[in-house]
Amino acid sequence: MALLLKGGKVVTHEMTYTADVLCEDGKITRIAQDLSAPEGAEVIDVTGKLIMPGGIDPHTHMQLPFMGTVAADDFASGTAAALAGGTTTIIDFVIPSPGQPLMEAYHQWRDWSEKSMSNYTFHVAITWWDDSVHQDMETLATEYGINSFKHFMAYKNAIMATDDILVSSFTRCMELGAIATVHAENGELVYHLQQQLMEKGITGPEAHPLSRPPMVEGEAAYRAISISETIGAPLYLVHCSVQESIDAIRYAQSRGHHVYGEVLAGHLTVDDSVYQDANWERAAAHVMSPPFREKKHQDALWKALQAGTLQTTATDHCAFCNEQKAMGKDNFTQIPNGTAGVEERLAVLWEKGVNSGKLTANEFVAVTSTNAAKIFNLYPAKGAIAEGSDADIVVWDPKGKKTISASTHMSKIENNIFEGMEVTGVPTLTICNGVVAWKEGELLAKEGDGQYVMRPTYAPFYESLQRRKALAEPKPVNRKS
Ligand SMILES: NC(=O)NCCC(=O)O
Ligand SMILES: [Zn+2]
Ligand SMILES: [Zn+2]
Repeated sequence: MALLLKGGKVVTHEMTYTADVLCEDGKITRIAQDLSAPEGAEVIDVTGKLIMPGGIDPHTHMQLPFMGTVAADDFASGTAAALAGGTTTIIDFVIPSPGQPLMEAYHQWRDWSEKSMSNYTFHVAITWWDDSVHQDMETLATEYGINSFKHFMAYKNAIMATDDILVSSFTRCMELGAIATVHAENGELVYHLQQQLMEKGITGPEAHPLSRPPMVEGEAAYRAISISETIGAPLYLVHCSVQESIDAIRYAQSRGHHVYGEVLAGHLTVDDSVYQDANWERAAAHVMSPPFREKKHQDALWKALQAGTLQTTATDHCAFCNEQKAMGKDNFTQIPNGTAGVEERLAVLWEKGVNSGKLTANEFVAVTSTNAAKIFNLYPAKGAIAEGSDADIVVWDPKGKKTISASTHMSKIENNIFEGMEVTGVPTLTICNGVVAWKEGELLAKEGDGQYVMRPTYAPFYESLQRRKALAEPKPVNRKS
């Protein structure tokens, strides 16, 4: 199966140039000007369009059992939405219940994800600890292509990882050549503030951000960084939303620590006024953790993304419909936490990042695809337009316009946190594994077309980490007498 993209402009994280791109058997095989089509190849004219690596969303939760319900978008509807937005790979999460064997949870998620239309892979959450978890982490890393393990520092009495678990698991990550990731919020403080707010009779969605003020995130970010740095293990902080987290990351980076940060398209563009909405349903639709923040934090997030303090953008796509959100009608702590966005991330980043002059097109590629590929050891198979790379491509129309709306999105839910946003710059064609998966509004991929992606351990940054560790190895004092 061959596909030739003719007349477009290739945009990678480091350069922009005019070339045709030939895809054969799922790989990019030739990039050059004036390529002629092999016999039987499909030729697509992409004059005036940009040819970029397909988006990688490093943070989604399809079909997640969470807070007494299950996220509404499953691996079919969620990955269809991803393809419609130009994203060709998602990194979702296996989240074992406390006490559930990791391998059992992993196989459960593999089963659910069989119907994926885009490519997919998993972080595995460490929600409890014993010798079997220690052993299963190795099995997952060596046999199943898992090179990242997630720790929720929030969600007390559910999936929260306490400090002892962080210490054990980060140490294990270091032994295995994997990367630890954290949802940084102090779960004890959140719990305490939630009880206080409920006692005061503040039971609506407006209480949600009050129960998770910036320092709740900043403290946890600083703590996770301190633990990982002491152990010498690399760390990735998901959905950073406040200045306090950025400061902690930047300070750690200035000390030479391998710490990476992710920001969500939602946190960059939606502010906390949404929780004041007089309409309960609309306010509840925005309940996610960490919450949307004051504008000053948004400015700080953009600057951190521009400066490279934060490297990736994601969505934390975890969609709940109105009926599910209504579980917390009288108690905001019971509103299922989560919002969608996997379809909108690229267009939102282009509109608010590239069109506003905050990001170059090359930086856009870096923060929507290449950097995630590098951190999670998928590069250059993914995150690149290069001969030999996987043919995961988005063809982008920088002049195309669209108004984002729940009435036209692919997600199953009735709300969209970007509702009404007008964007200039949209995908016209999404190619996944060398096959046209979505074209100008038409979904061509079928359930099961997506491939499970193995991610080997020991990403390139591990070489320097290991050298450092060897040089710093403690030695006993040899006392003769
Ligand atoms: N983010 C959120 O509110 N829901 C999904 C679970 C998580 O990532 O914390
Ligand atoms: Zn989270
Ligand atoms: Zn999440």
